[in-house]
Amino acid sequence: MTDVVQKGMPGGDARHPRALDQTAAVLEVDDLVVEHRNRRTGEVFRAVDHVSLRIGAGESVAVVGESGSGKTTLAMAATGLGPRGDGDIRLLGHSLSSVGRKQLRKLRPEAQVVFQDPHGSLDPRQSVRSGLRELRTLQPERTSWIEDTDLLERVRLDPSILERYPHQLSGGQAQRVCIARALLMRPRLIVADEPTSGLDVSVQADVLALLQEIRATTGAALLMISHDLAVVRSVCDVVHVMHHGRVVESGPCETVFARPEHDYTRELLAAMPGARWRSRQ
Ligand SMILES: Nc1ncnc2c1ncn2[C@@H]1O[C@H](COP(=O)(O)OP(=O)(O)OP(=O)(O)O)[C@@H](O)[C@H]1O
Repeated sequence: MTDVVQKGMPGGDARHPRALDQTAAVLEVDDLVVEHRNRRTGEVFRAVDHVSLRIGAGESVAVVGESGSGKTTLAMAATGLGPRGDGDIRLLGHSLSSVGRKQLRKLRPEAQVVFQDPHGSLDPRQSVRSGLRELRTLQPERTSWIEDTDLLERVRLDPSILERYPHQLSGGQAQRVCIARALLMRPRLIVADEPTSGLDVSVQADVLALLQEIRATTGAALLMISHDLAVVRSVCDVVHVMHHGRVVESGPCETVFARPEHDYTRELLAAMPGARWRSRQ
């Protein structure tokens, strides 16, 4: 089995993220190790095992791998929402382990996460309008750039949605509300954790297109967590393939998918409906 494969990454070796290129880094993860302890048995499980990656301003980067490979643990650590583990995580150049609580509060809105289950992400007791109002109260300066109705227009939702509660929204509408809430914060990084896997196939492409459009119009970088290689290929420039907590192959999507070098990447690709891949190569 091949060891870690790093190919055609802009500027060189992805294990040394700062050497990659001259653009400003939005997120730098250096040699991250995150372990989970089973509360009942005390057993420790290493979910992220010495992972390094870098996301430049406006870049679109995917982390792919099968269920349990550590993608979500990595994303939560990188955004300061989950256990941080060992290693260094820098958001906009600030190390999450050394910033004070006040600075962390300022920094957190720069990375917004869109989760797989949009209904689970929204407070069932709040209408869309009151949910937005709460965000505005928490971050008055950040959020004053746009009115609610214009914000909804940006995610192609009708203003009448403002009066609805989460249970009155379809999955696609609820995910658009989640994206609107993220967009309101003017983040420099949007982390999308399987953002379409809970949605009807009919709306998946629209939500992906919306994320791409937001990236293009706001300049936010995108970190896409997915097990769906077709999604990753349609949205991202760079892919990191995760297996058992490790990144085993990295590179531009087109290169990695056309000429996978690691056995595990080849397995992932082989598990996809064949014609879909071969027809594009
Ligand atoms: N809080 C936790 N306590 C114990 N183990 C955990 C915890 N969270 C995750 N794990 C374990 O860590 C491993 C990685 O989980 P993670 O959710 O990061 O993987 P994933 O690749 O995102 O999977 P999925 O696609 O299913 O969400 C899994 O084996 C999981 O069971």
